[in-house]
Amino acid sequence: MAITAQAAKENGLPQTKMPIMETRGLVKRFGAFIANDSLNLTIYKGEIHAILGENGAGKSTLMNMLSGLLTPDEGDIFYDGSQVSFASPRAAMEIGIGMVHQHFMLVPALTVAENVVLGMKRRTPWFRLSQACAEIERLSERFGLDVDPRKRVGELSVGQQQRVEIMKTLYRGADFIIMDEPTAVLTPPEVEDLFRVLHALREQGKTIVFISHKLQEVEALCDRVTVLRLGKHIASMPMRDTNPGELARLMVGRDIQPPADRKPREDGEKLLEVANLSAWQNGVQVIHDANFDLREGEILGIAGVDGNGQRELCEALLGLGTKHAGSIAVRGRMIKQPSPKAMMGSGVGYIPEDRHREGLMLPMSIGENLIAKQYRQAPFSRYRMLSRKGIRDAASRAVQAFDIRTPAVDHPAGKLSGGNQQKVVLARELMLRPDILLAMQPTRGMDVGAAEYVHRRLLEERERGCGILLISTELEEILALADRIAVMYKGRIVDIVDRADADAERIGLRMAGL
Ligand SMILES: Nc1ncnc2c1ncn2[C@@H]1O[C@H](COP(=O)(O)OP(=O)(O)OP(=O)(O)O)[C@@H](O)[C@H]1O
Repeated sequence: MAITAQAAKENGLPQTKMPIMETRGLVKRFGAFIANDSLNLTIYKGEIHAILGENGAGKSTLMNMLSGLLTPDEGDIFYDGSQVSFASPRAAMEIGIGMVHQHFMLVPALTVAENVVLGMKRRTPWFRLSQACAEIERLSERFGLDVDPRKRVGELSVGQQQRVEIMKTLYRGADFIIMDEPTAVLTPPEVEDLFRVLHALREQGKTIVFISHKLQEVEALCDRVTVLRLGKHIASMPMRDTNPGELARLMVGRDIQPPADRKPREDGEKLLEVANLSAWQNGVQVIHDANFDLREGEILGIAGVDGNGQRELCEALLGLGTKHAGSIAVRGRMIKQPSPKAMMGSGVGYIPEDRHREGLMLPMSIGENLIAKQYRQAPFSRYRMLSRKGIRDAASRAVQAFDIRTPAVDHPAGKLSGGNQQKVVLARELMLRPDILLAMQPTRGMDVGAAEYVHRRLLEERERGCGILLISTELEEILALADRIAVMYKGRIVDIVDRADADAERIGLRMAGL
């Protein structure tokens, strides 16, 4: 097919904007389930194009087809004027299409240059790593990536590792780079750095596809936006013609409400008391003398830039692989040897940050994951045998209550979309009706509708009397939900304020260590 400037004209774009990627009637099915339904999409050369949609809307499926990870069941893909089909990601890369995944694919023990060249085929016999280093330095300079080819990847921050992933695509000659929720793992300054890099890439003619749930970021960064819903194409438009509110409506088919005003907290019983808690990991002190308590019916928000000890605090509370000093008491009872089992036995639920690594057993079904913490009890076990019916019924109820988008209730958790996996973790923890809930980044990777739902559920748990430690790097989320706000900086709790006395500026300054 000859791609002309006609499409650009029809879309009100300057004719210099030529389509680089077009899909026609693209379909992807998983069994009877249609994940992408006849998608017609145009992406123009040199633009940053956002793909938005609810969890499970089909964004990753589409991108996996464009980058050669999945083969379409029907429809055509045109790239730079020619019809293409890819047998593998390498085939897509050979014509200039690269993808930066959310979960990095780097080997920490190797250097940046070694990681960049790893897996590339047909290296000439006279290839030297020093040539790769020189080329990486040249690309780094050109696009402002600031990566040192000789550094070991294990020594790099998350933001730097992501830039190594971008480098991998550039080194292989990518002109079209797909980024799957790239900001989900970044701190605010790292997001700014990434945006600078993406602007530099765009200025030099590269095309970026940006998948995100953060509508403010999409507004700040992207030129055009496409919305998918239930596998279908809903709209594509220039960002300047729309706004985050309209995009949220297009994504979920209704208005998004901010959390309702709630009753002020009454001073309930102290559920959790943490005194002089310090923790060490690999001989390094990661928590310094933390003191706080959590009461019945209270949400204590822990604000902070990612990587300031929030994960380590949770791990210390759960006795996960850390040496600690100080005391932890639940309902006045000292926990001498904290462990996940001891804490669970004391009514503590835990929503981990990384559900791939800690949260779920990916090959097992939704139901099996849901009952993982109570499989010995009725109705999930009878006469020491698992009850398939009990497990299936629990899964059906959770799928309905938590709006888990899945083709079937016995679907493996690993095949759910990222946001829906998070809903399974949340359902599992809330089914246990915990007295205390440690919630780490509970809405990370969730669409605006699902995040609204989680916020409502957390507030309902608070009403029930549950004490919630809400750890989030999203200050807006903390300000919307917390009764009191603690700020963590470099492993210390540097401030605790009542929500009524908290303002975003003060907390922002404390988060920056000021
Ligand atoms: N390999 C697979 N087998 C079966 N079903 C799948 C598979 N991959 C995806 N799906 C289903 O296809 C649908 C679309 O998933 P996809 O990952 O594309 O959604 P998404 O829009 O990227 O969601 P999220 O924002 O949560 O990442 C989901 O319902 C998912 O369960």
